[in-house]
Amino acid sequence: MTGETALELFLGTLASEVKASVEAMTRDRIVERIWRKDHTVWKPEPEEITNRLGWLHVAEAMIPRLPEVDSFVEEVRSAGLTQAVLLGMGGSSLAPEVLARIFPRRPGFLDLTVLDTTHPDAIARVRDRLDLKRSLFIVATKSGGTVETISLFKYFYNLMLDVRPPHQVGGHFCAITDPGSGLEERARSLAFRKIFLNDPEIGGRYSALSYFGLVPAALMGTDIRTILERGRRAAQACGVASPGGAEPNPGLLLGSVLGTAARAGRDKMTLMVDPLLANLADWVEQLVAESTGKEGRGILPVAGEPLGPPDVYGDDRVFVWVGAGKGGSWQGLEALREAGFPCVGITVGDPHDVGALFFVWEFATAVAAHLLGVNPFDQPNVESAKIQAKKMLGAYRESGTLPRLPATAEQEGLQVLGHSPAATPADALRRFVDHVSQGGYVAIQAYVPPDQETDRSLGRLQKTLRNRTRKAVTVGYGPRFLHSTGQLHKGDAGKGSFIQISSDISRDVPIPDAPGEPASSVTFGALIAAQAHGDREALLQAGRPVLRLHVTRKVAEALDRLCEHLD
Ligand SMILES: O=P(O)(O)OC[C@H]1O[C@H](O)[C@H](O)[C@@H](O)[C@@H]1O
Repeated sequence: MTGETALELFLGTLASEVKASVEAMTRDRIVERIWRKDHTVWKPEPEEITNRLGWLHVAEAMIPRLPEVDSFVEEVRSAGLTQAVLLGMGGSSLAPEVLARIFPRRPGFLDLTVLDTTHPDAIARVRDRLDLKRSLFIVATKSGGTVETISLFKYFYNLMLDVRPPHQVGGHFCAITDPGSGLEERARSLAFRKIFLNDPEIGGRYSALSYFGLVPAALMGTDIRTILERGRRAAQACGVASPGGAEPNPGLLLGSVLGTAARAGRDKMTLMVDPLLANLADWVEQLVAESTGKEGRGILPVAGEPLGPPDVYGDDRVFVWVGAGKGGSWQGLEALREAGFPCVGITVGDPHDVGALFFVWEFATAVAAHLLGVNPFDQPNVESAKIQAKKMLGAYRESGTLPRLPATAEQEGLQVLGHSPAATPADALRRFVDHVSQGGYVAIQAYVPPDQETDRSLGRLQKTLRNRTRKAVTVGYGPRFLHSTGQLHKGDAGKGSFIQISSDISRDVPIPDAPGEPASSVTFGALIAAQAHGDREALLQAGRPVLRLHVTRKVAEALDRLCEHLD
């Protein structure tokens, strides 16, 4: 079973509504119209729709380009480069990260690190691990102007100047970007080893099967031909107009369930992914949240929440399990099914079918967006946080300071910043989450260095809050989530309550004003602080409640202590 995506549906009370949605879409020839690139499937105007549908044919279109990717990989290997660092955010980094975690590096190929944070401690950690003379930096940005990506590029470019003469530095860089972007121009003038120009009609979160996903994977020796082929077959399956029968259309069915469930108030898509498919949930989260979370609507993907008994869930949930291979796919979900929760199981043959899953989820998201009446290809609310952060950085450049909220309660390395009547952080958190109303959710936004220990402690906090509130609780690292769930946080119906967690910086890192120039007027520490403040402002302006916590010691330890107080 390769390239085939099998769906099992247990819809409970949603069954008749899903059936009605599918019938309406069959009558309105939605599948055919998506393939014809008919923008009226989503909106009366074509802007940011007709020029965003290149992903429909990308699996096919990339096949003749694979020799170009192969020869680049060979060239890099012969140059003796052994480590690759991908600098990118959101749609430009999540698919490579999923592929890097699913497929181990093949001997003789490059070791890939994905850097999608501005936390100075995390950047310093990656820098300390690198043998710069053997490193390749992949600057991946569709727009060519994303502040995190460009700042990281400038930083590593200048580091390379310490170990290589200027005319050799470009040989340690490659770019993946749209034709005509600022990055293309810069990459040419700095003589990058290679510039991959992507199809500009593919948006970031739909770019997994384009150069953005494939080039970094190929550098690790991953079999990208098989992945693409599985994607191509999934695209064929999603071309079938009728949803049922001998050849069901998996994208149409999945999208029908998600869109219909959200319309019926079950807008928390709780996602469980087979460990064989690693962190695929992070990619799905960006795709679904950024595509549907706008105009007061949206589907909240809930990833990483440990499965609990039925009584910890409200009636706003739908569950999706994604598995590879046989066995175990419904473990733990039976109780939920019996309790009447709608559940969808998606099974593929083996991990290379991640290529098929990329396509099926993209198609399903486009279908769900049709049912919700939103444009799945724009991100109208992402800009608000960027504007606020820019404003703060502008002020910082002039005054040398950023706004800092006063600490109003403190215990065991954790502070509450800003007004709060609570005596301790645990108390403040309890008061905050106990106010979340029916149908609401809690989003933990952690502007801290990502690592396994912190993942574990954030997961513990997520579970503790979910069990206490019976509400959906999500976790995202900042600023990465700003390019993912950040759209939905500000664009949905205002259902979220936000817990921002920042941490002290042990060693700050300068951002050069320009590549090759020693001058630096801003550090990564100032950037991440401005991003957190900026998003807080944007959330408050959109009427969302925000609680701000700050860790002054080891993040995992402080969060563990907090959980003990909450238990
Ligand atoms: O690839 P880039 O242009 O750098 O964009 C990176 C990301 O940033 C933006 O904020 C968008 O919200 C994302 O959809 C996008 O994937």
